[in-house]
Amino acid sequence: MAAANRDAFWAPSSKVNPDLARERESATFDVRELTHIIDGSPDRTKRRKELENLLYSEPVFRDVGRLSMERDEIYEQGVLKSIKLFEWSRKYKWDDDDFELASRLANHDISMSLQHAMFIPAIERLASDTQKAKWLPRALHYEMIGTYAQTELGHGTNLMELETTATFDPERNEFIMNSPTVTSMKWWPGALGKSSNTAIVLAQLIVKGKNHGLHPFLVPLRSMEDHTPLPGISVGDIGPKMALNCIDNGFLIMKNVRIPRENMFMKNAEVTRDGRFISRGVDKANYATMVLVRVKITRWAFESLSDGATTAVRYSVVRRQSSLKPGERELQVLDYQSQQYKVLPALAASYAFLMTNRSLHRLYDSVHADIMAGNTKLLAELHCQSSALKAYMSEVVVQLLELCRQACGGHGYLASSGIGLLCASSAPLVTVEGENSVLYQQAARYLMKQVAKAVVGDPVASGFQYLLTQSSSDRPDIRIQNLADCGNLDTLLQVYQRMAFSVVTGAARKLQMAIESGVEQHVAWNNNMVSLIQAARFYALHGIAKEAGYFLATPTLTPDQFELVRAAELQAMAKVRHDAVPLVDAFDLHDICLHSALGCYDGNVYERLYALAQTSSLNKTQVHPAYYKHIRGLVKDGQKQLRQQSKL
Ligand SMILES: CCCCC/C=C\C/C=C\C/C=C\C=C\C(=O)SCCNC(=O)CCNC(=O)[C@H](O)C(C)(C)COP(=O)(O)OP(=O)(O)OC[C@H]1O[C@@H](n2cnc3c(N)ncnc32)[C@H](O)[C@@H]1OP(=O)(O)O
Ligand SMILES: Cc1cc2nc3c(=O)[nH]c(=O)nc-3n(C[C@H](O)[C@H](O)[C@H](O)COP(=O)(O)OP(=O)(O)OC[C@H]3O[C@@H](n4cnc5c(N)ncnc54)[C@H](O)[C@@H]3O)c2cc1C
Repeated sequence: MAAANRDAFWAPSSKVNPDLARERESATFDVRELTHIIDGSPDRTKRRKELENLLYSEPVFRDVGRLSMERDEIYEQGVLKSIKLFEWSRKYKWDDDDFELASRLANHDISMSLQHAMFIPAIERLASDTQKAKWLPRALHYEMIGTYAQTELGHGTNLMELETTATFDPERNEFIMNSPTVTSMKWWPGALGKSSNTAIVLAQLIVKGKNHGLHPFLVPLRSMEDHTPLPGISVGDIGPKMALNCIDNGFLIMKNVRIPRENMFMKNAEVTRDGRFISRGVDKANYATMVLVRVKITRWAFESLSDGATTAVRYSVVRRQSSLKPGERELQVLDYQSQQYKVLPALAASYAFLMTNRSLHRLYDSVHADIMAGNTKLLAELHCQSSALKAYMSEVVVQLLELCRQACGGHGYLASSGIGLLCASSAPLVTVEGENSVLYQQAARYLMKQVAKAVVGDPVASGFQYLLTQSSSDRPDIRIQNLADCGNLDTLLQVYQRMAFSVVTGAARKLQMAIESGVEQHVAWNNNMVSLIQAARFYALHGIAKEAGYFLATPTLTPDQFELVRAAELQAMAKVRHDAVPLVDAFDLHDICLHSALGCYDGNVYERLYALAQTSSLNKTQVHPAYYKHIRGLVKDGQKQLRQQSKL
């Protein structure tokens, strides 16, 4: 599509779909006020608009042509977007919030996303003051383009078994980096394949033949002159993925690559000139970057889900299909209760996840400040909360986005709906930064320790007081006698706390019984893994309805109470349905950011679907070359055979 058409494509139309317009006229609240709450403040809304104007004045950020690009073009466009953001960040001295907001407005569709998502944060968290003084300016001025290379072809979850080695050579005061086996090559790190010239490599530290465990090292990968791989370095792209193809996730093989001793990150440990290993702080402090990204992922979960909810809700009020009564006008599909059940949980969860991310980020900021000051007291609780919430929110996002896609019928399967790409881009959130089942277990491990404390009356962590307040009575005793009770948030909180108490203590009991029966701890853990993972998982009415078993199989709700909750859930959906459009409008997503013919603000869905169809590369010619190469012969043969048959 020519640049001019591209500009026309996203320009908001004065003609708004009448159904959509009517929904907006009947809003029961001030949409702009809610937008300010979602942005954080009126000033943050203003700031977002400024950044939207800045980004969307650049053709590369309006990329309608994206739908039919080859991978190399997609990668190069992602590089160009990265460079634009980096240049603006340096020129306008953006802080982390501005950079993160700009990345979001670019749909994180930037090849070198790891520079600010992990590389710079890792230097800030894992480097000594001397190293920060040396490396941070080079990273912030983008001389060093970096990645975080931890995962290997053979290991992602089990960090203890990573095979890359860093062997100290006291003769030359250097570390020798090696990938000793095929499974030890670094595999997956973002921007590693073609973009990065430097990597933070996690490797087993070997000093005088002794393995001191996993430590981070700064490893130059490519020449700062001509970007060719340095001696001993073999690096490249691991191939196309389901989505996120602007990112050159790569492989790295190191053969006797020598780096100065000073390139070992030394905030938490060091090797002295004479080869002594010194450990400082908690040994898990080197995992700090992963905790940060898990918190970021809860923000990405909100962003993806609010995108999906906006597209599905707007399309569901524009789309009319079938009638409840013959002869009546076709219904807006959002008036079908089944459609509400598909789409409104994504809307509700979007708001819940926004608030949850904010709360988790506050905890992170507070604990991170403590850790930087040497106080690691709340690190374990932060690890538990960030693991459980990253796992739960990414899992729910993937499920609800798929439901949003299904709710858009056939058009939801078109790339121009934007929702398929959203599903595919969000899919890895259940894997990256710690696969969900593994992170749930990390949370369960911490939960079991809290139960052990509660049982003997010792104080438990602030987020787990319900382990002390809930009784272990085996009969439901929560007051839910009518629909109004189901709308009482304190009552719902009590329902969840009672269920959580039962499931968590139940898992602990099963684990304890298994161990007391003589089964070894790790076998007992594996045999009870599903219960332990469930103990680490749970949002209001819909959450209860969806997880009925846990609320009915524990002394939480009676069947009658559960039916009340179900009725209250459907009543709540009908209520939310009235304001569904204003509630998604409040996310205030620019059409370019939403990138969807189905979710565009003016609701001119059909015109936009048709306009985008014109950009299909197959439509460059009326008759595709494949006709002349293959189809014509087939037709001519068919005609010849028919003529011959008619003569018989
Ligand atoms: C649509 C929007 C999309 C936009 C997105 C754009 C791109 C998205 C794509 C990618 C995202 C970007 C980058 C991705 C990067 C990565 O994926 S980096 C690699 C991430 N890898 C992992 O997370 C590895 C997971 N594995 C682990 O963390 C550990 O191996 C595991 C925790 C599973 C086990 O730890 P380990 O030490 O081996 O054993 P233990 O379980 O015994 O733990 C020992 C104790 O240490 C405590 N602990 C573990 N981890 C932490 C931590 N991070 N912080 C604090 N404490 C930790 C653990 O609780 C144990 O303590 P106790 O002994 O119980 O007291
Ligand atoms: C888009 C994307 C970007 C990435 N970016 C980076 C990056 O920048 N840097 C980086 O270092 N890595 C990166 N990764 C790698 C990512 O961190 C790993 O994929 C992740 O840690 C999981 O490890 P794995 O793929 O080796 O799966 P494995 O650890 O082999 O696990 C495979 C499966 O086995 C099961 N499983 C494994 N262990 C357990 C257990 N203890 N209990 C129960 N079940 C278990 C789970 O079902 C899991 O899905 C990226 C991955 C993706 C997809």
